[in-house]
Amino acid sequence: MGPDSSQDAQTVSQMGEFGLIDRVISGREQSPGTLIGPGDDAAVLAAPDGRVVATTDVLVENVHFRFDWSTPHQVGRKAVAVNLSDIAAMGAVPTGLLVGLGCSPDLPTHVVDELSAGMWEEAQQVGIGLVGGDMVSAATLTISVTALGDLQGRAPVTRAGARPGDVVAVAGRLGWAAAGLAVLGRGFRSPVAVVGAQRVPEPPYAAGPLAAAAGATSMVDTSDGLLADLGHVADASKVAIDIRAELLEVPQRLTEVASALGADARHWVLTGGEDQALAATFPPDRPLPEGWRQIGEVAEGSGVTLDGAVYEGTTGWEHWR
Ligand SMILES: Nc1ncnc2c1ncn2[C@@H]1O[C@H](COP(=O)(O)OP(=O)(O)OP(=O)(O)O)[C@@H](O)[C@H]1O
Ligand SMILES: Cc1ncc(C[n+]2csc(CCOP(=O)(O)O)c2C)c(N)n1
Ligand SMILES: [Mg+2]
Ligand SMILES: [Mg+2]
Ligand SMILES: [Mg+2]
Repeated sequence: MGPDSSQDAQTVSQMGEFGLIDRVISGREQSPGTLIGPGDDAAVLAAPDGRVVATTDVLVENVHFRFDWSTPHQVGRKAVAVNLSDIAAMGAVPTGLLVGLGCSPDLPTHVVDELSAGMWEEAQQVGIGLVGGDMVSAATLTISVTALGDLQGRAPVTRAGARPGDVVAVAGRLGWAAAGLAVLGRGFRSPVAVVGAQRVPEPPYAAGPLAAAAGATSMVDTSDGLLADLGHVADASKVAIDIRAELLEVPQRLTEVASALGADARHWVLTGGEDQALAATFPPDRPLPEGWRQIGEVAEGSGVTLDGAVYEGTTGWEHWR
């Protein structure tokens, strides 16, 4: 199902590529540190640190979002949020965004306006803007966002630095977006707390640089699911990660939604993606930075376990599975 076309009959093909580009770039403030752009062949950004952090995530209609579940504005916010969370997961702060948009010729231009407004709104949560992008014709609405970031003089926090004895901790919500997905998938539109989490994540942006400054040894954002994403840390670091069930909070709200749907709230917390919580490892015996809570420990070995046991079932989202 396409987005609502009732409020604006004008389509992207009627407006044309360059009209559409003018419309999304004009009247916007430049991202701080922008020397040129958008509007030239490429943007030029100052790189205060001398290094640039860069990441891309693509969102496709009916794979990552549906317009009968979310408004274009919410989709725009989410497309930016999932990219900003990868910048945070390196311990960096974002500096600019590039957005590739593929849309069908009959897409109403107001949908592009609202997507763009959502992207700008989320970007402005972290004080940046869009520095460029591209517009193409495509059979399926596709949004490709590239985020750039700055390490502010710190070392990047990779997936590969966890050491046996480290504490495993998380910042941000877990399981809420998965609960929202289950609710929407069954045709409901409430409770809004979980549906809202599926529509627009609230990544703990500041927690990434804070963790880096506090000496985090590894970090990842949980886009696919906590267990799946910690699996990448365990693999890259060549360690074992054990989650302690007693440390893992299962919010009452999720338990209520799960019982109404005949689902398992803890499964959402452990394996539901799209909340973009950050998971990191820290050296033991020192306080965790603000916003972080311990959920487990790093040990010698491999893989991710829950109270020492391998988790039965899928550990997170995987495309084509
Ligand atoms: N087509 C590709 N070419 C080169 N590198 C890629 C390609 N696709 C993914 N990667 C790289 O592989 C790594 C893992 O990608 P992945 O998309 O799983 O990470 P992520 O963006 O953190 O997770 P998610 O997509 O679930 O948000 C990243 O470093 C990513 O840049
Ligand atoms: C319509 C619709 N169907 C299913 C889902 C669930 N979903 C899609 S992608 C993804 C993981 C992250 O993706 P990626 O690895 O591409 O970043 C999840 C949990 C959704 N959001 N919307
Ligand atoms: Mg990705
Ligand atoms: Mg990502
Ligand atoms: Mg990531």
